[in-house]
Amino acid sequence: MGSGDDCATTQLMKIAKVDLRGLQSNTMAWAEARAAVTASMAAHGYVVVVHDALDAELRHALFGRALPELFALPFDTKKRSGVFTNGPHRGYDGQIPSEVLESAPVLNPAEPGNIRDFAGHLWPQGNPGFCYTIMSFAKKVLELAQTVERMTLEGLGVREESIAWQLSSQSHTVRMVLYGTPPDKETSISLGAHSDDHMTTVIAQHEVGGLEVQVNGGQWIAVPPEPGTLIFIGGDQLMLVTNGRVPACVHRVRAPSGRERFSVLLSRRRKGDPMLRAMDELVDEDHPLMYNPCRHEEYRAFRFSEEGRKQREHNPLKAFCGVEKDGSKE
Ligand SMILES: O=C(O)CCC(=O)C(=O)O
Ligand SMILES: [Fe+2]
Repeated sequence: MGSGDDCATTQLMKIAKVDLRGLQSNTMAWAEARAAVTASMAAHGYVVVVHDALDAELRHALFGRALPELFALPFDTKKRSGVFTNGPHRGYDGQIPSEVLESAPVLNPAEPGNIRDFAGHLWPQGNPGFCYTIMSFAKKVLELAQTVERMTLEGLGVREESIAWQLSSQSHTVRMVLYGTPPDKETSISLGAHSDDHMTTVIAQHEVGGLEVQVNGGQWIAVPPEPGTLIFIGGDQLMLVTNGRVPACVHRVRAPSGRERFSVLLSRRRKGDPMLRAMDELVDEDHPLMYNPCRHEEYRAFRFSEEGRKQREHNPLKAFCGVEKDGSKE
């Protein structure tokens, strides 16, 4: 948990939203929405969008059926769902004494077969309803994530060729999360301040809020769990490839209501472990290189090291591969 968590208060300021419903590309409405998306991403690293990816029926299937069904399974069964083995927080996490959350990731569920394999570990007889719900969520939200990322990059002036490559070179993960009551009643923090280490994340909340984003280097804003809205967040990979033009959004979960809370996240990251580097067109005299090229897995190892954990909310990417580290030029 970040050290600043205890004293930082949350503003009940209304969060700006960009309506992306029914937009056609190459229209005035698209250009206006793109400008609003880019402005929010460049200023804060997040944008809240109004979108129908998660309609009432899918929302109910997801939060009313799929997640309760998954988390009600015995611990040993859930443990079998693991898809990744390399490194922390890459399979089912639960019953970790220092954490109030349980979470289960599925790798690339929008692609055929993956969600069925995941469900097969949990329900030997299969669970078509669960699979259909997660796959529908993944497909719809993936499309939305690609649209928002495209808008951001277009708005920054990235060439079509680079955008197309950037969008097609990522894998996705859907992570289902259940939060219990925050351990510390005073701070009500369930997940401390951090940036995500991947490219982007879309977060869907349901009924019980808790997500907060940091703006202007310190002020916290609550993101309400409003149906019809989703938040899109830039992570460390996006900050690196955009040469710092999109800051990684620092966020946390604070749940003063103490109620159990579900969220579902779709995150995207570069496939495999190639060298990540800033896009050519985003480095120039006015925007000198901010981050040296780096491999994600090396960076991730740093993030989970003792040194990296200390930097969790203070730009760990800069500490790892910043051209200019705090207080020194290298
Ligand atoms: O549950 C949420 O609203 C956010 C979770 C989050 O930030 C994360 O798991 O990285
Ligand atoms: Fe996060």
